[in-house]
Amino acid sequence: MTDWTDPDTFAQALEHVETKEKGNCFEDFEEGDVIEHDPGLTLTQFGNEQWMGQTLNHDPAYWRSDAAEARGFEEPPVHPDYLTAATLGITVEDLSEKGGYFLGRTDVRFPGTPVYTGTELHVESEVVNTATSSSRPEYGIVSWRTRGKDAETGEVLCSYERTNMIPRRDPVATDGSGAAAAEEEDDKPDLPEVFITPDGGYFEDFVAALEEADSENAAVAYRHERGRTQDDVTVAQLPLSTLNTAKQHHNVDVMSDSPSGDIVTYGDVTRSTALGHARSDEQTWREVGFDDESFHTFVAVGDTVYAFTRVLSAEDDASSEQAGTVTFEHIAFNQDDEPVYSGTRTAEIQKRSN
Ligand SMILES: CC(C)(COP(=O)(O)OP(=O)(O)OC[C@H]1O[C@@H](n2cnc3c(N)ncnc32)[C@H](O)[C@@H]1OP(=O)(O)O)[C@@H](O)C(=O)NCCC(=O)NCCSC(=O)C[C@](C)(O)C(=O)O
Repeated sequence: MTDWTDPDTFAQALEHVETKEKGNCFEDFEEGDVIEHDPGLTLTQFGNEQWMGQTLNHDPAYWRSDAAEARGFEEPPVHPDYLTAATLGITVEDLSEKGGYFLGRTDVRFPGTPVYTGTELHVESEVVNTATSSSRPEYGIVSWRTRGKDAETGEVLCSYERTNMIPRRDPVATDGSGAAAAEEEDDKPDLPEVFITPDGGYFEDFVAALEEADSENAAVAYRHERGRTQDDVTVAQLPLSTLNTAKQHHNVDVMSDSPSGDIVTYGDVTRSTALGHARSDEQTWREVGFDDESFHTFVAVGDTVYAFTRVLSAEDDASSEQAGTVTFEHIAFNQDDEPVYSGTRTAEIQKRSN
């Protein structure tokens, strides 16, 4: 009788059987397709606190009831970064489990916030664009508009547009124009002479720093001291806790043969960690939204995520008189000073007068 567990026999069996595949290839997506994602998630206090704790998002309003009340919340709410990561995590099985790199995201908004723990999330996505990659024949580029809804009321809690590289079933010929165009780019740096750091983290501090920068060849730009070295918890555990099944984060065997050679940090962990560093140096009131987010290179176990902030504008038009609106560009970078993430963020920042 054949012993299927004999190593030689088993190796032959593995060679002959088909693999029941997971996920979709580029060819499976057509513009206009709407995908209802089957996985759902209850946004629990444990999930929320685990995400915030590990990414250094320690704003007391998300941890303590008295601090939450002082900020106009009924109780400590679900953090917008966890809500965003959970909304995206649920979509991975259908959209990007095949192994595409998360390139970027824009128009991240929270129409239904604040959201409280116990809310069940139901997520759907629409294919908004499919494109050939001119530099990588084995991939296409797909963008989806995703909406995370309260499963009970249907209210949209988080929405965004995300873009990934997605493996093709059949590679196509490319003209290489992307790489050629990149080489032609004039990349001479054009940095200002003076870099100004706000005196504090209140709205008035950002206004004052921008006024100072306006009078000379200067920018309001500074780095944050904290760093967070990536470990098994941030790389594998946090994405799995959002039901993100991308092999990039938990299958060392497959990833050893990929460009990174190793499992990599979920893009939402990288950006949330950098944002946590930035928020620790400001008095956040509410998160408004995120745009033009890009992931420039991989972050892996052992890499350390730091943050750099540029203040772009400050307007006295927030939803509450106790705050003003500030727009930032945040850049996450690693121990070799390489940018790994960048994006703009609009947030309401508390006024000192309160
Ligand atoms: C992917 C790598 C290797 C390509 O690096 P490269 O130097 O070869 O390429 P590039 O020139 O920067 O870009 C390649 C192509 O992508 C396009 N592109 C680039 N950015 C955008 C964007 N925002 N929107 C639209 N298109 C974009 C770009 O225009 C270009 O098009 P082309 O082939 O036609 O010339 C490199 O950029 C890299 O390593 N990036 C980091 C990726 C990463 O680590 N992402 C986060 C972790 S993966 C993840 O979280 C997974 C997730 C969430 O679980 C899940 O989706 O399932």
